[in-house]
Parts: sequence; C-alpha cells; structure tokens
Amino acid sequence: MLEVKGLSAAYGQHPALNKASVRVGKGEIVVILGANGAGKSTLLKAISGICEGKVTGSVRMNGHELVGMKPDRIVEEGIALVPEGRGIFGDLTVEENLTLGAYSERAKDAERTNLDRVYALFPKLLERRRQVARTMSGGEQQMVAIGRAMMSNPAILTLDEPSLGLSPLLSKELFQSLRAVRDTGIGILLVEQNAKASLAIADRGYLLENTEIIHEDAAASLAKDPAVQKAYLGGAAAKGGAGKAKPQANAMPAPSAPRPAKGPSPSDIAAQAMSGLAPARPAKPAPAPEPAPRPAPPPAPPVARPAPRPAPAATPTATGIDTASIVAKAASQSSRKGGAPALPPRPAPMPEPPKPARASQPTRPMPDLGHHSDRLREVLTEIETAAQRARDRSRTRTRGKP
Ligand SMILES: Nc1ncnc2c1ncn2[C@@H]1O[C@H](COP(=O)(O)OP(=O)(O)OP(=O)(O)O)[C@@H](O)[C@H]1O
Repeated sequence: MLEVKGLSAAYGQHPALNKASVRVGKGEIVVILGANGAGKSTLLKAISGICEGKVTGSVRMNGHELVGMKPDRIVEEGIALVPEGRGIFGDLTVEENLTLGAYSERAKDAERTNLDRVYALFPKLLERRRQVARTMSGGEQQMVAIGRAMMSNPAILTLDEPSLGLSPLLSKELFQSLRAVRDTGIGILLVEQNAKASLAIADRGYLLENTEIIHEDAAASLAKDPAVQKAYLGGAAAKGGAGKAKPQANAMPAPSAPRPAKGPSPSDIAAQAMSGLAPARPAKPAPAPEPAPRPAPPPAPPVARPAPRPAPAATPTATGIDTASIVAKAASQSSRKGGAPALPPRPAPMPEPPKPARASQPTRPMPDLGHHSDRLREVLTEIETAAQRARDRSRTRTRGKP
C-alpha cells in the first residue's frame, strides 16, 4: 500500500535521510527504531509532504507518486500523520478537535461513521467529548490526536513518538489502542523510542541509523536480536549501533545543522498537514510527564438554549457539528497565540447568509456571532436573560414606590 523507495532528505547541506526504503501494508504495524537525530521524524515528514528540507526519491501510495504533492493532497491519498507533540487545539473540545480531522474531501461524507469508530476505539473520548482538550491528561490528549488523524479516514497512519512524555501505564494503554487501530485494517508506521513496547505490538521493524535504514526484520526477530537489545532494549551500555548490515555503526546522531530559530515547529506543520489547521505551539517541547489521571471537570450548569439560528449553507455535517465554526475558532486560536503557520489552501467556508429580519427584536438586539460557537451564543443569551430579569425587577421596584 505505502511504498517508500530511495527517499532522501537534506536541510541545506545537511543530509538527514539517505535512500530510505520502507513499506507498510494494510493492517500492518511497522516500527522505525533509531537514535536521536537519525532521521526518523524527517522520514515521516517527507512521506507527508511537510519536510522543510529538499526531498528526493519516491513515496507511492497505492501506486500514486506522492513526492512533490501538497500535504493536503497527501491526506486525500489516505496518509495521516500524528505529529510529535500531538498538535491538538487546547481551547477546543474533544469533539471539535476530532471534527477538524474530517475536513478532507476523503472524509467528509463518512464523518459520522468515522466519529463512531473513534469513539468505539477510545470510549474515554466519548465520555469526555465536551471537555476542553487542554484539561485532558497527556494520554487522553494523545488519543485525541490519534482520533483526529483517524477522522481523515486514512489507510495509513504515521505516528511520531506517540508515547513521549507518557507514564508507563498510559504508554501501555496507548500501544493497546494502536493494536485496535491496526485491527480495523489501517496500516501504521510508527516512530518510537520505546523499542520494547513498540516491537511488542509491531509486525515488522526497520533500524534507522545516521540517516540510513541499516536493517529490516520481523518485529519478533528484532526483539530477540542481541545487537538490537544492546542498542535499543536497555542491554549493556550501547555505544555501537544495532542491526546486521552495519553492526559497528555509531548510534550517535550526525552533527546537526542549526534549526531555524523562528517559524512553526515540525509538529505544527505536521498538524497543519493533517487537518489543514495548526495551533501555535512553542518549538518542539517534550510534553510534560504524565500526572495522575484527572477527574472530569464538573458538568456545566444547564443553560437555556436559544432558538436555533439559521445555519450557514455549508456548515451542517453528518455529526450535526458546525465544522465551519470550529475551523474559524481553531484559526482564531492559532492567530491569537501567534506564530501558527498559514493555512494551506482549503475550500473556504461558505459566507454567512444574509441575516433574516427578526420579527420582534428584544430591547437590545443579539450581536451577530457569525462564526462563533453555539456555546458563546448560549452564554450571551444567558447574560441577556439575566439583564432582562434585572431590568424587570428594577421596574417593578420603581412602580411599587409611592
Ligand atoms: N528543520 C530542520 N532544519 C535543519 N536541520 C534539521 C531540521 N529538522 C531536522 N534537522 C536535522 O536533521 C537530522 C534528523 O532529524 P530528525 O528530527 O529527523 O531526527 P529524529 O531521528 O527524529 O530525532 P529525534 O528522535 O531526536 O526526534 C538531525 O540532525 C536534525 O538536527
């Protein structure tokens, strides 16, 4: 299904990947093991069309050449990336984050089915679907990131160090979830530092050292390979590399070219490629170690729902979620924080239809919330109602006075 052949990438004069060849079949988990700086993230970024460097070679998905294609076209071809650092929108709810993943043409019609599939795989996300993502635990946020990628209806899911920063318990849950994703028929290309856990769930693996794939084998064989054990599985202090092709290769990364000080982090760009939008994040921080799971915040008090406002023509979706609103909200979150990458060309949300004339206006007309969320409307309605009640009370008091 996914066939990478002789793929190379260089950042200026600095080679980061050298003629890598990798394949991933349907329903297969393939792991890439390698030391820091070996070129693992570069490989995933080059596959997704978001490598900042110069990429040569071939990446074929079901026979279609992807090198040179725009990232959003690559998503349409069925490849979704879960970037290092997750790249989810902290200010949006779980469900809003998930819905953003369904923005591609490929996924639009199957949004409800995909959402159900994600909730079936991650029941916790269903429980917490109205929770703001930044209040979720690290493990839950990682599930949101994977769920969002799955909303693009991918045939291949690529993940960059998904267990980074998670406690052993949450990592275990995560790897079990990946197995469940694989069992749905999705092929998984996984970059991981946690060699033991990833080899335990993988079908095959590759060793990437100093920009080159030096060995490929069944995961079970790799797990038993003394050189792999020494280098990646906590064997005796391993200065040397692993694998049969170049057992003497040094596992230390090649000296790196300086990364650009400004601009979006690779994870941001990856998030952009996946969903068409990306939140602003500081450059490549390791997520904080996982604290104990947090209880769900208390449910919000019930609010009086305002009469439904006519929805803009393009917004209704299978889930009933106003995607255009969520996109606008996510974009405003990105721009508020600054530094987010520009949005890639996407079908623009339909313009707001002309506002219908209101039959009887309240004392003060409701402001036009246009692209804002339903929740905001609810809060404003509440405020309006409270203000009206206060005015009525004060009028009653005034009338009662002699
Ligand atoms: N945007 C960039 N500009 C310049 N050099 C880069 C850039 N991104 C990566 N590199 C360099 O390319 C090499 C490979 O980096 P890459 O991030 O692919 O490694 P990695 O194997 O994923 O490492 P890690 O496990 O630490 O994330 C490194 O030497 C790195 O410094």
